[in-house]
Amino acid sequence: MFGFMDAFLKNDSFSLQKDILDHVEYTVARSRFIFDDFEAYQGLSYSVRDRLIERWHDTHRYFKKKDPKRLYFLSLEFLMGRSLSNSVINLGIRDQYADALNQLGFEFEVVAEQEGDAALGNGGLARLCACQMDSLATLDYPAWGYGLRYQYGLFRQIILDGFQLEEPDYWLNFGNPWEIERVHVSYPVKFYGTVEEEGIQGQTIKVWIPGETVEAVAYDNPIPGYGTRNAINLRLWAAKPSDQYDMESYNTGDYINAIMDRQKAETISNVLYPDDRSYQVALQINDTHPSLAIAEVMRVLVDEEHLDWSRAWDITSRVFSFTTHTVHAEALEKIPVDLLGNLLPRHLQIIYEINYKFMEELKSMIGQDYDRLSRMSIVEEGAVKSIRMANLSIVCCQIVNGVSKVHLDLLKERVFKDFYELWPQKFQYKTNGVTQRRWVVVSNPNLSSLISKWLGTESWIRNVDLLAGLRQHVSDPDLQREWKMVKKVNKARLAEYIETLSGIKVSLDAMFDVQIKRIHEYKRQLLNILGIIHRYDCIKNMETSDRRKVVPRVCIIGGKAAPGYDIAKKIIKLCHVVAEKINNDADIGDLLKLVFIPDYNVSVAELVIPGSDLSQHLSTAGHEASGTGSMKFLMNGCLLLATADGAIVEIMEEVGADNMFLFGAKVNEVPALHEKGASLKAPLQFLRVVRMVRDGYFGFKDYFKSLCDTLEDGKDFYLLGYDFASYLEAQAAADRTFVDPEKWIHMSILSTAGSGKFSSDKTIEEYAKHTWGIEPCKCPF
Ligand SMILES: CCc1ccc([C@H](C)CC(=O)N[C@@H]2O[C@H](CO)[C@@H](O)[C@H](O)[C@H]2O)cc1
Repeated sequence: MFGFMDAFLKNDSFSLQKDILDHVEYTVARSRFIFDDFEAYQGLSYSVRDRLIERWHDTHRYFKKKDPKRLYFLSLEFLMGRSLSNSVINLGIRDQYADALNQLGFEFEVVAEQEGDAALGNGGLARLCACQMDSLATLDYPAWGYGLRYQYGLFRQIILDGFQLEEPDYWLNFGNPWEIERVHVSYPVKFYGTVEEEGIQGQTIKVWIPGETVEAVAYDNPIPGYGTRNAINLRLWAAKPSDQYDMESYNTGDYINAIMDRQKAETISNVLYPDDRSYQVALQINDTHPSLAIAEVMRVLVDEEHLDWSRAWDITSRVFSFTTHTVHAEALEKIPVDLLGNLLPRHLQIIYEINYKFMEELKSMIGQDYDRLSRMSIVEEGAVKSIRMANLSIVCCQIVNGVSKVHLDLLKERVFKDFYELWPQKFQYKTNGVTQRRWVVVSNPNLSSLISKWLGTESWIRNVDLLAGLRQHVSDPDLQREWKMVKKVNKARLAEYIETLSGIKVSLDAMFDVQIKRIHEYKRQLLNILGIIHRYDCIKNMETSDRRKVVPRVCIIGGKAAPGYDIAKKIIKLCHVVAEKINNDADIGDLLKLVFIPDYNVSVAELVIPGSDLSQHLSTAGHEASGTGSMKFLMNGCLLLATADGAIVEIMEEVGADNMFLFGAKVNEVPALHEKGASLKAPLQFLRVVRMVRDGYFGFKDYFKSLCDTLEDGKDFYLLGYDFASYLEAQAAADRTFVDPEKWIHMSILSTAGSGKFSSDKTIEEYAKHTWGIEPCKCPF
């Protein structure tokens, strides 16, 4: 059966050449005899798309046949990045395509550079679910990703005179070969209006008369697994103006028909609970952002399926589970009831009903403890009456998980303490992971083939535990030499990128020290910059003779600041003025360089991470729920300088603290340090570098005042002063180790060897087993 299907699309170089040229001619509509790199990219992408569609069809035909329990993963953000290289590698035909392109006079890498990032997300949370989709596909799980097809991606970061400016990301301007518009898969989505009570067949039902309707149209993005025929679906919804609902019919109460029209909507519920069989779907909400889905499922079951409330609630509270990605209570979403009541009046009613029943149940369990009752209420009274989406998610979902062991402890002890004490069985942790396909095989092919060579197999790409096999070769001089060479080649590529970007020539013998992530006070890019100022100041005050002992550094910082986040923007500016001073100081030369990489995104990460020697993860302990950047660096043999926060604590267990550079206050020490407040005295070195900034040593004296004020004793909430001394010690330890290449390479190889646990394959297997109860459903070849 499937053998026959395969026959259609051949993957030999000649067939690929023909397919590419056919698409250039017929899809891109450019002459097959003359086309440029971008048109080659389009032709190539459409030919890859054909192969994705074939696998997509076969997979979904097989899922239909086998009818396994399915996962619907709801997220408002998917940071997919580029698709071309990842797709041809997961399809196992990269070399054939590279050869086909060569035959046509094109370079695969050059053509692949034509693709823009699909940046439909902010940071960690968004990229995590992209990695998880890759693992769900590769591990053959019957899963769908659901999200929104935003018109614009995350803003482009333009740096002007060291200041961050934002520009729209017109990611769709040049078309998107990786999506399939499903014009026939569309649903009217209702907003505003009123809720009427109607008696029908002796039942009073609520009828929502919307004020406005938008048509949601599906765009399907095939997600190919690696080394399997399975290709799953990421369905992104776009909003289109709709004339579906002629208010006329509503006003005349002709809603029966309207409901009938809505038949399509019922299919959603049809898959939810096929009569008495166990629940056939699991719904995962990625943080609180999609949590309105809880009220929507209740609305469909009660208002459209006419189930009684308790039956509907029984279903809803069994199919949903919730992952939280933050430790900051202030980041927990709250929606003002005025806004929700106006926009989605029926959903607000349902949430009130859920809360009423929950409060009744809670009173029966904890009695009249009004403080606790009001803390746990889904409805927050007060100045702005609002709905606590995290409380709604916890009350409804059968499982609530943090994204690292430390994160769960913080949820239990602080963020969701009341709920944990009520429902301890609901709370779990699922340590994050990243996909080794994109973060090693795609972005670091040299290291990928070196690992396969020394493990004697490529199957680590699907079975990441095999990476541990590198440990037995760690002292082999050949491996060490080849490992060093791979890093050198990647550093050269990064150095070239830096020179193209900034005109700065950096020495490959220097330690490439990298901190790339969203700019945020708790991630302490400022500590990194103050450490660099200290290093600069020390070199300046050194005897020339002593300068020979300085370990040369190229410090690389990258990341976007939320447009309205002023302090974060000042940190970006400070980085630029410090770089200006250092990079143009003849006394310093190659001993120290500071480079800010603009417009940091997935593709930039794929270039920077393989070329990094050291990566920094400086969050104040107890503030980073997990962190996933650290895992990507670890897999690429880059050493970590970090606080024992989030997933770093588990990385220490896997790789060994002596293969990392750790510093700073521990998670359980921070609350007491906060108590101490102003009595906490910062060390002199710290006061000195802050003074330099405050006094205008780098200029912009007034502009940086508020930034310096955040570091004053008693106001230094993120403990930069308290951690500064141990931070400098960790940096000095890194210097000492870097001048001992044997030791460094040893730690680098052991980092990769111990990174298997942090593959998103592991994370997904845990969720599948303990949260979703789904089994692999592998489409036969
Ligand atoms: C409503 C605004 C908003 C948007 C996104 C978020 C995300 C939850 C922030 C985020 O990306 N959190 C990060 O999630 C990663 C994946 O689990 C973790 O590794 C990071 O520690 C966490 O900061 C919070 C608030």
